[in-house]
Amino acid sequence: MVRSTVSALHETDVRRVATMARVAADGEQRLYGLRFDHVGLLVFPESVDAALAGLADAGLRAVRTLPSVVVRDRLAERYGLDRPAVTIAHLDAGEGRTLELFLATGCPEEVAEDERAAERERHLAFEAAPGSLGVLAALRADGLAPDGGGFNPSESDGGRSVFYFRRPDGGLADRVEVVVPGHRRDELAGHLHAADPRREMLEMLTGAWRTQALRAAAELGVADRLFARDRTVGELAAATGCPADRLERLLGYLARLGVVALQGAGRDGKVALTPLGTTLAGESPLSLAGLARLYGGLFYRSFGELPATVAGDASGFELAYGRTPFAHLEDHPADAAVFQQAMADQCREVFDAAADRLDLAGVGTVTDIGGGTGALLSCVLAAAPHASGVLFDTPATVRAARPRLDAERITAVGGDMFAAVPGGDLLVLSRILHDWDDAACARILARCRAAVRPGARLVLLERVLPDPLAVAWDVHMMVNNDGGRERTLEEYRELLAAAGFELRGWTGLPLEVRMLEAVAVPCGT
Ligand SMILES: C[S@@+](CC[C@H](N)C(=O)[O-])C[C@H]1O[C@@H](n2cnc3c(N)ncnc32)[C@H](O)[C@@H]1O
Repeated sequence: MVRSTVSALHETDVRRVATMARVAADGEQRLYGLRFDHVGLLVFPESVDAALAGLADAGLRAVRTLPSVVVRDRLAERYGLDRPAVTIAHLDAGEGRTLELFLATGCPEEVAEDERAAERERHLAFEAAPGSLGVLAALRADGLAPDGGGFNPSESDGGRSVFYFRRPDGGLADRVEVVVPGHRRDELAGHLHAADPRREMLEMLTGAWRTQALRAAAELGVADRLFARDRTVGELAAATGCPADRLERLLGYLARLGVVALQGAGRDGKVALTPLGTTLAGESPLSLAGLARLYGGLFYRSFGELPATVAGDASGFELAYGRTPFAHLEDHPADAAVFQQAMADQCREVFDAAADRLDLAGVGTVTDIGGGTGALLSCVLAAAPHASGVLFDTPATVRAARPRLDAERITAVGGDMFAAVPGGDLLVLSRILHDWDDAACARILARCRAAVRPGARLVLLERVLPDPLAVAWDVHMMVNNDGGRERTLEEYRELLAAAGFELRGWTGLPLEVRMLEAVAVPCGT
């Protein structure tokens, strides 16, 4: 805890340090699969020693200090200063986390005030493995703007390269730093000149190549083989049945994307999965392998119809396959299996968090409408040992799900949610309403309301506009489901109210999913 007794620091800086020390100790931040390293902040004390002594008294002990290069040069350039004195202090923020303070002394007060207001140097730092710098391109493709960087030879053994990015509306995390051991001259040159719009557009235009490279890594078993252990290119070629030279070229691209780390060349080159890459392995608890196959397969073709979808009124899926997705899945069990796997994969941690945050006291029956494999229902029931569950979905989906359900606790019911749905104390609709237009949603919600008594609860799991992922998924829904769309909270509130449910509140879940909680009100109120 930083107390205002750190008199060697400006009172605003004391507050800023306290806030960022909490962010550092929390350590919850995520950036792809990179390891959270530290939180950085620029402050303007009168003297470094006095500030460090005061911070130590307040519980933030300096573990080490070193001279700054990158921030010093940025300040010099920004304000025309002659090499200002900037010391880096790594403070122990508790829980094994580090708060990295840049202590600038001797700067004019206007500079200090301007920097405190603009927070140009505050950042959350993540460590990348030497072979996984493809993450830089991925961040740029995600819309994060390069914001400088450099090499500090005094950092750890052999120095570290740092790459800064800004993201709009990131709050306290609006600036991120990727740190990597060693001097990465080429990547730094690319990063510092990444403002070239044609280069940036090329990165974006090749997004489809990335999708297919990731799909290939999942579908050919590359990620699965590497999840078990690191291998040479030759071993991986033998295990996957791919010619080594072709596989090596794919691996080169995957290394650029930050999915694998490569050491050496040819058949003897060593390949390892990066933390990001492990999400493509089927056995990883964080696996998105099903999603890689779905977005690179079934939905890849429908996305190819995006121009026609936007210009016309049919969904890309129907243009590509001639049928609605759910009709197609009913007749194509292999596609349905990939689809359901992708749904379950994407939501493992979301479902756990939802079950964790739901108040399940007094709930006897939980009914999951359009519950797919039953993954969410199983999580909810695990958190409510007293409750039983009903999994409701299309007859074919329920047939496929049944063998893996706990038959003692879950009744699986096949049917059509537009005709009738089973009741319960708690109804769950996870990623259902975004598949349909308002009229269809009204019909589904009316069936739900007809199935329950006043006071029963209904929970929606959806992404909500204008959250960043929801904006992308809104286009995805337009392409793949005729009438499918993401909605704002207000739009959900109105849909629910028209059907006799009152939205009571919402909770944020991982991956920008939100859990909206509503209660059935007496009809006619
Ligand atoms: C996007 S998936 C969501 C699955 C699951 N709730 C989840 O969040 O992972 C939509 C689900 O709605 C089901 N579904 C589509 N049309 C249906 C209908 N008319 N009646 C019942 N279920 C339906 C599909 O089979 C699929 O499982």
